[in-house]
Amino acid sequence: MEKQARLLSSQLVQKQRLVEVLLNRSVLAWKEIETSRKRGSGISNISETAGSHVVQVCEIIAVQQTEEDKVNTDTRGRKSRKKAQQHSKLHPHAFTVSYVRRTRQHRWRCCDITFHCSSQALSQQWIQAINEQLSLLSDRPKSLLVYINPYGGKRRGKRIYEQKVAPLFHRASILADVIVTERANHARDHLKTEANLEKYDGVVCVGGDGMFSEILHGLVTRTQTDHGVDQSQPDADLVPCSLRIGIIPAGSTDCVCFASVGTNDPVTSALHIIVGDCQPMDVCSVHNSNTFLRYSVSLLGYGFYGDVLTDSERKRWMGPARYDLSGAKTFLTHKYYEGTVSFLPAEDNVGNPRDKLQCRSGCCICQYKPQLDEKPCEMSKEKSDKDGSGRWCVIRDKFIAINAASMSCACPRSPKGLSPSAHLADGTTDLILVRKCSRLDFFRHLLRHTNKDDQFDHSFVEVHRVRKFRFHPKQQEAVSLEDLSETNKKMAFSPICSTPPACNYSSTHSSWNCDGEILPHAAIQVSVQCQLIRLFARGIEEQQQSVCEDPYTLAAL
Ligand SMILES: Nc1ncnc2c1ncn2[C@@H]1O[C@H](COP(=O)(O)OP(=O)(O)OP(=O)(O)O)[C@@H](O)[C@H]1O
Ligand SMILES: CCCCCCCCCCCCC/C=C/[C@@H](O)[C@H](CO)NC(=O)CCCCC
Ligand SMILES: [Ca+2]
Repeated sequence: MEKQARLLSSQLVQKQRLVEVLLNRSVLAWKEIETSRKRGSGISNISETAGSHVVQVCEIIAVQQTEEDKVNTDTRGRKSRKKAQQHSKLHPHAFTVSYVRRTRQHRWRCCDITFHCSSQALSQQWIQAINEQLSLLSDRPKSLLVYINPYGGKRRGKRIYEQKVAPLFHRASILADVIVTERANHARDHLKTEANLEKYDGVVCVGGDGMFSEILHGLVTRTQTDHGVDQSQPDADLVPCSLRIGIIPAGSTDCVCFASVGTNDPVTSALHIIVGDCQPMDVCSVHNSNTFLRYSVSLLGYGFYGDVLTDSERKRWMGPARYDLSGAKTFLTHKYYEGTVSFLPAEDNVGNPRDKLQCRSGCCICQYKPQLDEKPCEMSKEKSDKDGSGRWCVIRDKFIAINAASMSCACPRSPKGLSPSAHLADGTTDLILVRKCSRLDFFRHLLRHTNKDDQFDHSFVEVHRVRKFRFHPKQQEAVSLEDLSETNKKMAFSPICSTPPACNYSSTHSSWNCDGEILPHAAIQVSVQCQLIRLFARGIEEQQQSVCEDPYTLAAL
């Protein structure tokens, strides 16, 4: 630990116990004085550590004078209340520090601790010293523009914001202008043209992935317009957005939040916004020839996930359960689609989708930025195409699913995601090709989205880490696996769909599921724009190591 000058240290009272409290530039630490005396009498240093606490200054939410009536109700029970009253006579002034406490599964909570002081002057000195340190944290937002989708997920967005988020923003002295959307694309259009963005340090969306996508489109388009960049050109150099985006999860999948924070919990997300976290993120631009279609940050899925989405849009009234029903229905129909996938592989030094280097807070793969003169690796001759570049790979086949995961796509339904080792900000997307296979094999593959087994370890699945890709569907009549008698015989799991008429189709084309929105074109070209946006997040934190040494002593040294 780097040695820091002590800014303030005093003996104060906390819950009837005398504690030594110290503040330096990086931590606020306190330790029971009685406990340290017991130590000399032979009590193990585990209780010594148990009585010793450290909070990083960057994880303090706020400090404030404790209201007088709360000073005397700091404890429960008659005995302790009596003792507390004695203490509060001697220490009638108090201040309360609110800080981040980590709980299970990457959740954060806001915790309060009250210190009692012998004089008003001492209490004020502490409040001022802590506030001075907080004011040096320049990454923290002071003013936010908040959009709430009142109809996302289980329609709880407004309540979640009012009950769980607004009180925390208020405590952290963050000013928030709130817009409750009145129609789809309200937030996107407002950001594109109307919003006075100079007033704000960030934009917050309360909703699901669809709502996040609106904010993404509004902000990216506005940034390009302000800088005179034409986003309809597939090779345009897009300008990164300066405002960070916060996501308060209130949707059905909340995959962007889950994959960048590790949980879909509104309080955790609010705290990441307050402490001013910053997580850069890749954005895929999707074009059809020179027509801009959409941006994507999580899943671009053709075939299975496109069909699930198309079916589920008709069942929006069901809320999050629509995906389960449409997922089961699409699985039973078991369609495949013919087409050509071309892709530009990424260099070897960004890892590969089958390694175990998962993207975590401070990820080293995402730190790496390719140099301008660095070219993606050469592919084998027989795989390379004939378009002159020699680096594009071309695969023409029948696919049940084509999925491009620009991040892991972890979500409550799939805790490790569609590509567990995909990275948030490495400038690549993991292209997963699921070729025509039996229904049983596809079931096995899908099942692995929900457990720890390797979903790429199947002969009919291949995965590539790519910087760009294209897809062209084959133009022909509809094909159902059940229509092909030869395939039918080979199928090991046909009883689930034993009625052939249910398996006839009128279309050879699926649709692209672009972060939960349906794309109108099957033929697309996709290019990953490295770190085009930034979130109020820090990536998924590794589980914390237990500290063996006394943290107070470490801070005081
Ligand atoms: N006021 C509104 N009325 C109707 N639709 C809206 C409104 N505001 C936003 N929308 C649209 O609602 C759609 C779904 O919203 P959202 O993403 O918040 O929830 P979800 O679809 O349940 O969750 P997920 O996208 O995580 O599956 C979005 O595409 C968004 O454009
Ligand atoms: C037989 C057991 C089968 C179990 C299969 C479960 C697999 C679940 C994988 C979920 C992957 C979600 C990827 C994220 C996509 C989001 O951009 C998008 C917008 O929210 N969500 C969906 O399209 C919603 C897609 C929901 C699909 C079910
Ligand atoms: Ca990526």
